[in-house]
Amino acid sequence: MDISSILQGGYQHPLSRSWQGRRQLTKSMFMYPIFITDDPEASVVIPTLPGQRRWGVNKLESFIGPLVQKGLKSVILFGVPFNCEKDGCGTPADDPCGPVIQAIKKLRVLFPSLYIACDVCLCEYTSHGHCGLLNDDGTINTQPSVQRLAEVAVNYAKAGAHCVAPSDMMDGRIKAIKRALIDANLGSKCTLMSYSAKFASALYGPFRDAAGSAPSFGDRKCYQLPPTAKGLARRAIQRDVVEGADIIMVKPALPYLDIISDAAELAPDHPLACYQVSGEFAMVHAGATAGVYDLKTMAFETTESMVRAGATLILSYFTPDFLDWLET
Ligand SMILES: NCc1[nH]cc(CCC(=O)O)c1CC(=O)O
Ligand SMILES: [Zn+2]
Ligand SMILES: [Zn+2]
Repeated sequence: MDISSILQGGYQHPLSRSWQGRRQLTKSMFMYPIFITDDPEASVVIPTLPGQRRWGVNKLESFIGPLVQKGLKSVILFGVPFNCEKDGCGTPADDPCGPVIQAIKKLRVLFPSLYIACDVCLCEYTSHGHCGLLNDDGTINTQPSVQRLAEVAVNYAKAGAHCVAPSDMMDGRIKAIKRALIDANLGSKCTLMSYSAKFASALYGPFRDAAGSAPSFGDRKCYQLPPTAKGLARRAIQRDVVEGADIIMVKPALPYLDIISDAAELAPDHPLACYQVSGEFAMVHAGATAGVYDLKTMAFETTESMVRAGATLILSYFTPDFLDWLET
C-alpha cells in the first residue's frame, strides 16, 4: 500500500475522530422553537411533531425550567393565538396581552440567563394567512408589509426580546426593521436574525398545523424562494448583510446544505443559522419509527452535516434531546 493511500490511521481513536471536524456540536449551538398559545394553562400535544406541544404562559416555568437546568441557552417563540380577531394587517401579532409579548416578559423574569428570540411574521395573525399585507388582487403589498413587520419587531424588542427574527420574506424588511430598532433606541440592544434564504418547502407542513398558519388561498411561492434558486438565495443573503442583518439563516436545512455552505462563504463574518424545520424533524422520527435507522444517530448525523456545511447555530425541535446527549 502506498503512503498516500492511508487515511484510517488518522481517525482510529474516538479522540482523533473528534479532531476531524472544524467544529463540534455544543449545547449553545441549539435554539429551541416553542409554540405559545393564548390559553395560559395550555399543554396541547401536536400530533405531527413528536414530543412537541403548544404551551400556555403559565406552563412555561415547569416546561422550560428543567431544560435550563440541563443547559438550554436560547429559545425562539412562535405565537399561536386562537381567541383573537385576525385581520388584514395581523393586528394580534403585537397585542400586549397576546401570547408572545406575555411569554417574553414571563421568560425574562423566570430565566434571566435565557436568550429569547421571537419569530416575526404575520401569517399566524392575518385573516388570509399570508405573511404580509395584500393588495385587492391578492398580491403582496410590500411597503405597508415591511412597515407593519417593523412595528411588530420593535414591540417584541420593547417587551424584552434579545433577538427578532423575521421569517416573512418580504423585500426590504431587514432594512426597515433595523431602522425602526435604531429609531426606538433599541439598535444596540436587539439582534436582527434574518431568515434570508427561506425556500417554499413542503417541509413546513407540521408547523402550519401547529401554528394554524396555512394560507387561506394560494401559496407562498411569490415570496419564499423556489427550491432550485441558488442564485436568488445568494442574492438574498448578500442583500440582507447589506441591509443590516446580524445573523443570516438558511431554512430548511438538510435539503439546502449547499446554500448553507454558500452563505458561509458570502457572509463569513456573520453567525450562520439554519432551521431544521418541522418536516425534517418529523422525517427523522418517521424513519426511526420505521426501523430505517437509530433516532439519536440520525439526529447527530443531520445536525453535524449542518455544522460541517458552515452553520454556527441550529434551530431544532431536537434541542431538548441534545441537552441530554451532549456533554457541553
Ligand atoms: N412564516 C411562518 C413560518 N415561520 C417558521 C415556519 C416553519 C418552521 C417549521 O416548519 O418548523 C413558517 C412556516 C411557513 O413559512 O409556512
Ligand atoms: Zn409567515
Ligand atoms: Zn414565521
